[in-house]
Amino acid sequence: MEVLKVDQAQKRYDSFALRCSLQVKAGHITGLIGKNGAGKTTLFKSILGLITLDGGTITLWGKDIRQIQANDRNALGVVLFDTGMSEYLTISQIIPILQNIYAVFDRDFFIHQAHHFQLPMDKKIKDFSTGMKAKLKVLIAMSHQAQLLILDEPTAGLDVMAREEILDLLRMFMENQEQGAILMSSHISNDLEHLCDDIYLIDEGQILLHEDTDVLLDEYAILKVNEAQYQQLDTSYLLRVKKEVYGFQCLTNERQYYVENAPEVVIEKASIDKILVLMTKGEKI
Ligand SMILES: Nc1ncnc2c1ncn2[C@@H]1O[C@H](COP(=O)(O)OP(=O)(O)OP(=O)(O)O)[C@@H](O)[C@H]1O
Repeated sequence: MEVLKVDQAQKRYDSFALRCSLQVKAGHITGLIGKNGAGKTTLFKSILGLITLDGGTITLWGKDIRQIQANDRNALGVVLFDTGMSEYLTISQIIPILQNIYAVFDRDFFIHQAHHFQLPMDKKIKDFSTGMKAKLKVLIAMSHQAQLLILDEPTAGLDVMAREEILDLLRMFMENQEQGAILMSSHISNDLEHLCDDIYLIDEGQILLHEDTDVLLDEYAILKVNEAQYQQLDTSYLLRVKKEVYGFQCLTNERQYYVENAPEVVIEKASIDKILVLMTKGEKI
């Protein structure tokens, strides 16, 4: 079942245009990856109704977001740039506020996890480290039995340990919510690779690619060929080609075809970062 459907969403700023479609299914973690300014936050804000679209539709649980009621919003857990709370408050002080905002705020879970993550209860949030703030944001998003988490860069600025802890929290969310789903963006493709079921690549406001993560990691590959090899190569299954000093880097989504048919060519596994670089910098054949 589709939890979220973005259909031809359009938003235009002076020098930027978002035009994209995307879907998130129940039980899935969907990743959105793109370089700075690609349009990730604009897309997230559109989904949350924080900016008005110029065209297209966005539905949550089959309902147009323009018709979404307050109780539907309870089913959303959101991480954007800030906690949404005054940073002059402490965790102890925000608990009653969260209980007021959310119909089903799970106070015990929240306090238990705050202790687990060693978040200070009586220190002002403004004095938290980046990692503490990031954990608090994710914890708030997860503490009111949301069915869909929308997380813009939940691991930005975190060290490896803190990142792993956040990813573990997200895995726990998915285990506990059978119909739950997550849409998250990240600069760190490693995080997405290990967590997401499927990944969208976005560039200049457009979706360049959408694949299951397993397919990206197993079936995509990079062929490194010199000029002469390139002339002989069957280019039918190449998605992008990029000129290099030695010849060409070619991105394919049919690794096995080239393993079998071009045994003389160097074929490397494609990391998600490399796929992104080639999809954005390479040329279509
Ligand atoms: N309110 C606005 N007015 C004008 N331009 C805007 C506005 N908000 C965003 N933009 C532009 O839209 C483009 C996409 O920005 P967006 O924040 O969505 O990118 P992003 O992928 O989230 O980037 P980052 O990874 O750096 O956060 C940028 O060129 C940005 O300058």
